[in-house]
Amino acid sequence: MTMTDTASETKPFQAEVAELLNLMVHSVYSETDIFLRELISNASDALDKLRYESIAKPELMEKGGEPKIRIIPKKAPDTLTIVDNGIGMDRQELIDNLGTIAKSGTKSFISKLAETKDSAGLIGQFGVGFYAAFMVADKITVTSRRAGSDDVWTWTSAGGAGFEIAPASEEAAARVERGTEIVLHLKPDASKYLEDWQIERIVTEYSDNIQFPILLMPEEGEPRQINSASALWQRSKSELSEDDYKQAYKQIAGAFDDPAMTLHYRAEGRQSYAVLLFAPSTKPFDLFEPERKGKIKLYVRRVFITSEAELLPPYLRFLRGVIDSEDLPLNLSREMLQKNPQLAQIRTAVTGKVISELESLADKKPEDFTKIWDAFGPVLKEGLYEDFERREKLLSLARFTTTAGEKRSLKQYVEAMKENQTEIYYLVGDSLERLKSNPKLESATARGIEVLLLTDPVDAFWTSGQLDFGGKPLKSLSQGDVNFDLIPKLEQDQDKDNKDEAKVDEATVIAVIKDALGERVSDVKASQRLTSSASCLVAGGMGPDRELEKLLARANKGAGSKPILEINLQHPLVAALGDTKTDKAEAADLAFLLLEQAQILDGELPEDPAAFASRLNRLVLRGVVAHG
Ligand SMILES: Nc1ncnc2c1ncn2[C@@H]1O[C@H](COP(=O)(O)OP(=O)(O)OP(=O)(O)O)[C@@H](O)[C@H]1O
Repeated sequence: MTMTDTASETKPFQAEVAELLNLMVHSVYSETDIFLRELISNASDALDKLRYESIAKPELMEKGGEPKIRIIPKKAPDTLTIVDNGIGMDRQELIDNLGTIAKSGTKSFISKLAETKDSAGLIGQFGVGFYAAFMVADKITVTSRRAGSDDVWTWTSAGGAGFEIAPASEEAAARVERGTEIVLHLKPDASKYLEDWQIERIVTEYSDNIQFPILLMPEEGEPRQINSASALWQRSKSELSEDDYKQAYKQIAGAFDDPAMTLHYRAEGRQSYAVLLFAPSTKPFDLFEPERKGKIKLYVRRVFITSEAELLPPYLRFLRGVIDSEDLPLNLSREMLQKNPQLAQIRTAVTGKVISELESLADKKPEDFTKIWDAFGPVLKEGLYEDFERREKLLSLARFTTTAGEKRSLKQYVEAMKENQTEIYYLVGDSLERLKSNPKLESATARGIEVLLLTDPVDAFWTSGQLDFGGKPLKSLSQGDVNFDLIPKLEQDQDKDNKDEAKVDEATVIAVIKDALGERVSDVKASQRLTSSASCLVAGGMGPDRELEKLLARANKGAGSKPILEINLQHPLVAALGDTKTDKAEAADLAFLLLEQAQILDGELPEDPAAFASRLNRLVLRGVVAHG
């Protein structure tokens, strides 16, 4: 051992941890109970890890007894001790694991925590885990021995700025044969956690499904097991109540909400495995982390193997739960997981089952399905371009805000289609308000044609494939030509039409605009989309949609192909362009105005805002003078 390996040292917490502890200590959380759940959950993870590592190294199990978790309350001094004989931590692991938070998104989480009232909910989503203990303790001593090691280390902290790490005393080292002992020196107002019944209450509520025995070691009387320690997913559905499932969800997922969907079944046949999956009813904070990793836990014959097996495709990453296989080898290395053909088969089968469960939920319990769609719709939509095979099914699950209402399915859309309407129309944009006022909707609205209004970032991507639903192609109102000739306008709009009819020479107007705008647009066309606005911009028929173009251009990934300017021949501004009395300079100003207006309506800035302003001023002044 080197000097640093034996000396005791004081180390600072990572800045985020210090900030988090400060919040924990000084805020009044109503849900302090969760500290025990977090510590038991860590102990259970440590026992899982030991069980997994001991498959390859059985000697790790030699010292330290059968896997279990003990809870030891002691009055005078007020300490609550949680002990596990799991994998344990060496010196470096104590420093790394209990001094930092490795998770991404920590900073933003902490600032959210500082603002919100529902801190317990957030803590659950983020899993501040171990640090939750500082809600009830003013000092914590952790003594740990990594399984199979001779070294035992003690980590001590009173919160604040840092912690101390030192070799364990002889007495402590003798006590901890394997695993971790956590001694909480309780704050005066937390002494209720020394009552046996309180401990039992919390364990029953939060940790009953922990697979290892949890023993309460009362100051008086015999130790007793206070959880049922069964793998719930192995039990039959008929034995289990809704509450059992809710509790299992909270414990497995470390969640506070109730599940919006529960899927529990056993597959038999070529392979047998048990599946217990839950869809949360609220969105976790890290749903859109770039890793897009799932968290389903893989067990093999009740032994936890990993939560990194990616047992579901990324677009189902919001599901939580367990898959427990009877057939996979126990010594399946984590590296082999991606290549294992049996696992691939499980993946496909379970994915199919999840989708059909979502379908039946949408059918039988639409309110529950809506909760899932509201929270995870944007994630499920990723499947529309990633899972070709299930695209049609996912499309029928999708719910949309449209010009006709909210939560509309494509089935409803198709049923409400106008006579002679052959396509499903949509418009992609940043916000609903802006989409609703987008001129590209005008002609469709005048005909009572429903349009999907798509505002999730993912919408620009999945719509870029050639999609159809029930044989009806999806068509962007911001791309290519639209033809509404066969669909009559609603009555009130027909009147307007006749009144405003202006006689304009299409070819002349288009030539004037093309001449003025030159390379700025790829083409100028008479529009079928507009009724009251003067102009709009659309993408060509072949390339990507305008919105995708914009996204790609922002990420510097697209060539940013030139848009087509569509003009409304019935608009007076356009008519003015065809008027022989309009001089060339004025016509150029008007042509630019048509382009720049359309850009602004799409949420963009004109290329040269200063030139735009002076052009506009010139036109206004001319109008004022002419009328003055
Ligand atoms: N009893 C324990 N035995 C072994 N390692 C532990 C124990 N408690 C904590 N650890 C280690 O400390 C790490 C940090 O624990 P913490 O509870 O803060 O977060 P976590 O468990 O990783 O995350 P989450 O709480 O979201 O599950 C754990 O990942 C684990 O490696």
